[in-house]
Amino acid sequence: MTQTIKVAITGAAGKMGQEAVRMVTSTPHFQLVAAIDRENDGKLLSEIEGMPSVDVKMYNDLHRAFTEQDVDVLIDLTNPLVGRKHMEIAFEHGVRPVVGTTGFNEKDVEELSRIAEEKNLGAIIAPNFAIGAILMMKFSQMAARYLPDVEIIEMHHDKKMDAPSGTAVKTAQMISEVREPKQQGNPEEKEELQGAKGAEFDGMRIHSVRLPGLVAHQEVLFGGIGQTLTIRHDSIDRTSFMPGIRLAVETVMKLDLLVYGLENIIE
Ligand SMILES: NC(=O)C1=CN([C@@H]2O[C@H](COP(=O)(O)OP(=O)(O)OC[C@H]3O[C@@H](n4cnc5c(N)ncnc54)[C@H](OP(=O)(O)O)[C@@H]3O)[C@@H](O)[C@H]2O)C=CC1
Ligand SMILES: O=C(O)C1=N[C@H](C(=O)O)C[C@H](O)C1
Repeated sequence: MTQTIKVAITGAAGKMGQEAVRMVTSTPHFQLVAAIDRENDGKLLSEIEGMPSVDVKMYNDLHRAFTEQDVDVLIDLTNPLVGRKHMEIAFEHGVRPVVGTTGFNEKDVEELSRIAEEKNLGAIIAPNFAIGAILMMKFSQMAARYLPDVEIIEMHHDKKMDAPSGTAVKTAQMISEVREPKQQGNPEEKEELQGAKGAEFDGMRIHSVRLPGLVAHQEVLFGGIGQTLTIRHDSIDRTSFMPGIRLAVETVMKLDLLVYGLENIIE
């Protein structure tokens, strides 16, 4: 028989959080036991417009949620300022975090990995939970072995707090693992308007576009002699991220260390 996994969600009232609430409450072997957001402390989820009619208690304090409820996994979908704190609180309470929040730097990931190891607790941080985005990153890594001149263009809705996106950074990191070190473009080029060339990552460039109407999109452009290659992924709806989050919640229960990137659990 499949074990029921008890889940809490931070950022439950946000765009991703609401989608995650729907996913968790409609997954038979998951049980939503707490929803955390700053506004609705003490209410039930069923009292909030647009939320499923489940009697799950809402909290504005994660420590209190973990003290009152028995929680196996925390799904964090907040922002980089509080996401790390939420992970630390989860570790303190012996809860395994599954984190979609982006904006963590390499030092954050290293330090959080150390805590997970000390506590012997599984954790997953995935900058993108959509399978198509994982394939885009993997195909880009494959292409970069042969075409080392790369520009990444990520495009998101205009409410996004971090730039570049977590996906763009992860893509650049994965490409860097295989790409011959190279400073792209003309070494004598002058940037006449600051920022025109985008952000620099190991000699590659990342450009962030923010517009209403967009959800989450990325193109990875490769240039070679007499040819270009474009690899593109579009999330046109936030449901695209939910199968990946579901898989991460199931997988984190079997881990005793931190895994960074969904590609490392879908092999
Ligand atoms: N890994 C992936 O596949 C994906 C990751 N993301 C990432 O998920 C995160 C959330 O995105 P999105 O849902 O669009 O953002 P929203 O702004 O819609 O939601 C953010 C949530 O975080 C909560 N929050 C903000 N500050 C605090 C705080 N100080 N304490 C507690 N909660 C807080 C907000 O709560 P309140 O209502 O109280 O303000 C809100 O519910 C982002 O980092 C985004 O990049 C997004 C899509 C996919
Ligand atoms: O904020 C978003 O919306 C998204 N954030 C993630 C990121 O920064 O890469 C994942 C996806 O692109 C949507």
